[in-house]
Amino acid sequence: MITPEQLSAAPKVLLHDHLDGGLRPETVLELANEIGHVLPRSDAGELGEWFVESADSGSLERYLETFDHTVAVMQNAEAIKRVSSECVQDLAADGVVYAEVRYAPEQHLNGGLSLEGVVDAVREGFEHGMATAERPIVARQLLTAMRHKARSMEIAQLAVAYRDAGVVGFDIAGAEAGYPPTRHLDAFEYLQRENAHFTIHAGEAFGLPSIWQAIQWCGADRLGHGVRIIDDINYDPDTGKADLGLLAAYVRDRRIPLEMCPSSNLQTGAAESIADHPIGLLAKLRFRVTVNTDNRLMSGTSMSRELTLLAEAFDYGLADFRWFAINAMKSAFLPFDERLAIIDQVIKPWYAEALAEAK
Ligand SMILES: O=c1[nH]cnc2c1ncn2[C@H]1C[C@H](O)[C@@H](CO)O1
Ligand SMILES: [Zn+2]
Repeated sequence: MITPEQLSAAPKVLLHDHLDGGLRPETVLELANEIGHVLPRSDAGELGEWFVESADSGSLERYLETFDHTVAVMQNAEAIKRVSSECVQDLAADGVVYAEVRYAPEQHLNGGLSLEGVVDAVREGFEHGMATAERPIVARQLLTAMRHKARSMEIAQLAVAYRDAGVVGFDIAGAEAGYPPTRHLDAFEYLQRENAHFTIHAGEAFGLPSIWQAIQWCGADRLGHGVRIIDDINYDPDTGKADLGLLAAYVRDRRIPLEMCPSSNLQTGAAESIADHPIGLLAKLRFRVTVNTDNRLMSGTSMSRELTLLAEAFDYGLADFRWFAINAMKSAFLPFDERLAIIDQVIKPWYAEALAEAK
């Protein structure tokens, strides 16, 4: 069994992490005090617990209500820079070597910032975080549009405008039921014409139709969660035989990356337990599975913790963690040569040494 120290040292790749879902509880408290925002708890430890307990609701809609507080304290450039810098430092301290962190610029305009002002503040924060982190890390932005709102085209244009300035892609998030991805088809078609990359939260709180739309109508490069693809697979544990429906086969054949977030899925009711989480079967069937945190504050988690939970449930070891890290790096929206450099110069050498030592 891999030790916690080894797991923390192992190079990890994170593709699905929300900036407004990963604040330190102390930072939420301090920023709230500065602007007079009232929080449900006044002690950092208790506030951290409050976020996890409140997000533990069994419904995506109620889970999302906890973001009211984090978004409220991220309405000026200084606060956004601080949160962004701390995010990168925390990920690096956990051994993450490459991260794509997402947030919705349209949710940070209440203090008078423009959309560009928000992206610039995150960029400055990320650059500060990368320069001061205790271990080397590359961090990039994904710009999210909220699926129940109507600003996706504007946010897609923003992502394209900032493509050489730290933004590597686009996403839609928010409540899934009732807000299909095709509502934002114009934004996705625009991004395709611009040769830009995007992922879509799909197959989390809603099933196969959402995944099908995200891929076959919208052209998503990756799926945020995508856990419900399991509904298109007939698996017999006695014989080990799996029958894949046409959509599941397409996702696997085309190597469409699944950004899986185990703890988050337990909280929103998308999975019953880690042992029952579809990631076990999907990894066994060699889908392009990646492991992610989603919201570190709301799930009280980290990349190391997610991997530890999976190791306990599925008996994963170093070779599996290597596979997850390489899968994720191959699926990143970073240019190919930069992805390859991290795989060849950071991930493979570390695992080669660790696996040799483990023999
Ligand atoms: O897991 C999620 N599913 C759908 N939407 C989510 C999830 N986690 C966070 N969000 C929303 C809430 C945030 O305010 C927004 C942008 O990061 O994205
Ligand atoms: Zn998410």
